[in-house]
Amino acid sequence: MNIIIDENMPVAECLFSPFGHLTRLPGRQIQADQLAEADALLVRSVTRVDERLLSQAPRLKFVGSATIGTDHVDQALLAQRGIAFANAPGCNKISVGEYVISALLVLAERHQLHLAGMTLGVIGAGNTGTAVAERARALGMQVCLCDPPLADAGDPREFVPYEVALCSDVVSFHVPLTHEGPYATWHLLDEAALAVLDGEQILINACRGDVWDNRALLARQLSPDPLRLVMDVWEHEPALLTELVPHTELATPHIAGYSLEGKVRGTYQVYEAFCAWQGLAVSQAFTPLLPPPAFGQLAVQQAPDQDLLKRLIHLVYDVRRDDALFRHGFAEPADFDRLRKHYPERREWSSLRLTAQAGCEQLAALGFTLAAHP
Ligand SMILES: NC(=O)C1=CN([C@@H]2O[C@H](COP(=O)(O)OP(=O)(O)OC[C@H]3O[C@@H](n4cnc5c(N)ncnc54)[C@H](O)[C@@H]3O)[C@@H](O)[C@H]2O)C=CC1
Ligand SMILES: O=C(O)C(=O)[C@H](O)COP(=O)(O)O
Repeated sequence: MNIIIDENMPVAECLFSPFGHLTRLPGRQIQADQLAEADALLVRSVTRVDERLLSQAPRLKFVGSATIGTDHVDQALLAQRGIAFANAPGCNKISVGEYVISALLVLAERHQLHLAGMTLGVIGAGNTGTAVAERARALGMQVCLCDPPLADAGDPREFVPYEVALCSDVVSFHVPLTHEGPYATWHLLDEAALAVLDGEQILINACRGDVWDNRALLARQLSPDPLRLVMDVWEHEPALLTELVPHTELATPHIAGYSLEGKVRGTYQVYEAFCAWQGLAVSQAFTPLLPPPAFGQLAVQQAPDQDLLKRLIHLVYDVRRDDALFRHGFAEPADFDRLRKHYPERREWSSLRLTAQAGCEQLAALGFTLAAHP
């Protein structure tokens, strides 16, 4: 079997080499003629799997994407051609949750905000939105969820309309990019939505760049009442509207989901789907694929306040590292992909083992690994 794989999929050799011959290619540059002999194609979000790419792929029978998002894949076309498809739902939801909380702690410090009691509107209450909501609640934030598709489908959680969620102190977007239908998300944050926001509000986009109208946003940022923006994703990546970057509080190159665990989980979920498609049992375990965490064990002596939480969280991952790398390293579109390809290793909070006494349950709710105090 010939398998074409995006070169940025960790642990792919180990998981897929038993199935056949692997060819690793830069995802954004995979060409139709390179699929002439391919039986399976494993991609990430930067490969558009469409009519053009599949025009010379007579043998292709399986496409996997090691991502949550699927807007880069023409799934109707795959179904029509009898090509199986699998993505990796939820694979990097923890990573996105941790990115958003790190960003909130940075902005809280910068603007002297106390997160407990502040309101957070989560737009899209699926895997990543829920991961953000759970962590924000553990910090004492008042969370409201906006998800019309789930509300209409009878999800028992309480939901608010978009207009209500937009009034929150922090509004964080976690929707898929869709262009059609009653719930289309393209330019969900447009000029009209921007007009109701005030300059004290924090807006976070860690889903897809095109969900925000970046030109309208730039106009707002150049006005006397700019917003506090955290942007991980951008319209037209990697050729983004560079003028916007200096008008953000935090700017990163689409790495919210790039914890090592999140990326390895993405490959692993595609491997599981591939095994199922082949009618084979999964023979490799997930945990041994991860290196041991570089952290020792820490003892927490008291119920943590916001400052101690920030220090613990930023011991493992501080979004300012990625913001600095982006601001200094991004000048042209090729830099966007270079920064992503050479992303420094980042672990999830669970990799920091804490011993804590009673009263520190909040640490477990945030996702740290807790052992009882000796
Ligand atoms: N920046 C990054 O590195 C990452 C970005 N993403 C992006 O985030 C998106 C969301 O991820 P998940 O939460 O895991 O997906 P999910 O499918 O679990 O949840 C998405 C939720 O959005 C809701 N939704 C759809 N249209 C909506 C609308 N108009 N208004 C409000 N809610 C709406 C859906 O009902 C669903 O509950 C992905 O599709 C992907 O594009 C995902 C992972 C990492
Ligand atoms: O999972 C998703 O959806 C994402 O946005 C990925 O984290 C993006 O990573 P790449 O596939 O672009 O490497």
